[in-house]
Amino acid sequence: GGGSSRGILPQQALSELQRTGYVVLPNFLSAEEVEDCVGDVAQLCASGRFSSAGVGEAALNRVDEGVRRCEQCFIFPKGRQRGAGVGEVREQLFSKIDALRSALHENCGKPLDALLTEGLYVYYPHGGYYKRHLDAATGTTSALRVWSYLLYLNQAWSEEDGGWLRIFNDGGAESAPEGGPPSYVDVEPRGGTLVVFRSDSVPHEVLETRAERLALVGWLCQPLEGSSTRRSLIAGLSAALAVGSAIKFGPSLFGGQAK
Ligand SMILES: O=C(O)CCC(=O)C(=O)O
Ligand SMILES: [Fe+2]
Repeated sequence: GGGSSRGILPQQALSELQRTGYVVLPNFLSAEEVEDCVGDVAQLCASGRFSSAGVGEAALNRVDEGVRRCEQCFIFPKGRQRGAGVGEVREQLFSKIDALRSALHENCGKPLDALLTEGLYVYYPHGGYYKRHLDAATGTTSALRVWSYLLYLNQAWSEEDGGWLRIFNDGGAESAPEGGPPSYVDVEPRGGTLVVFRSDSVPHEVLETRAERLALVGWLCQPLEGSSTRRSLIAGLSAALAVGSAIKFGPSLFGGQAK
């Protein structure tokens, strides 16, 4: 292996990721690279490519103000925003994310499928937040997510702005374990900071922000082939087909009174 992935993550970061399930890397992007991304975001926004973000399955796109308040613009699959924003900047991002994927693929066990990489720009207005959650939910396509990555794009950030990413290490999942002491680390969403964590086991939250807050959020996914998700999706699909055929052919079972 090696190639483009060489040096994208220091060895120490890879070991930390293996040991704790998450890692924080300040200055993963230079100030100039952050500025370029902000320019891409501004243009995508001006072209009307941002929309209100929901929670849960993308297809449902439920906007639940009790859980999350932000706007989003998907940049994967790669051609998705072709013709809008600053193409070269996004190409640079794609190659960095691809190198990150290769490094994790080679060093951290699970194979990752380049075609299933997800990523979106998310914009939180003043007062935005995202309550505690896990990124991978069993029985849904999100279960394919192995690693979550966050890349912050806020050029100036200070203590008063809030908006921390809170990473819980309390042993809980979607909710905190009862009775245990709180245990977490807070990460400032400073421009250029990269955060990577296990999608299925690292609960996290975005604390209310008192400034506009910008990030690239995404997931590196395992191949569908052979995963338990593939089996559950196929099971769900055949159940849906069975219901569909019962509706279509059902009347004939009761004497052929087709409507
Ligand atoms: O904006 C962030 O820092 C985290 C966003 C997040 O957790 C998500 O979109 O799943
Ligand atoms: Fe998340």
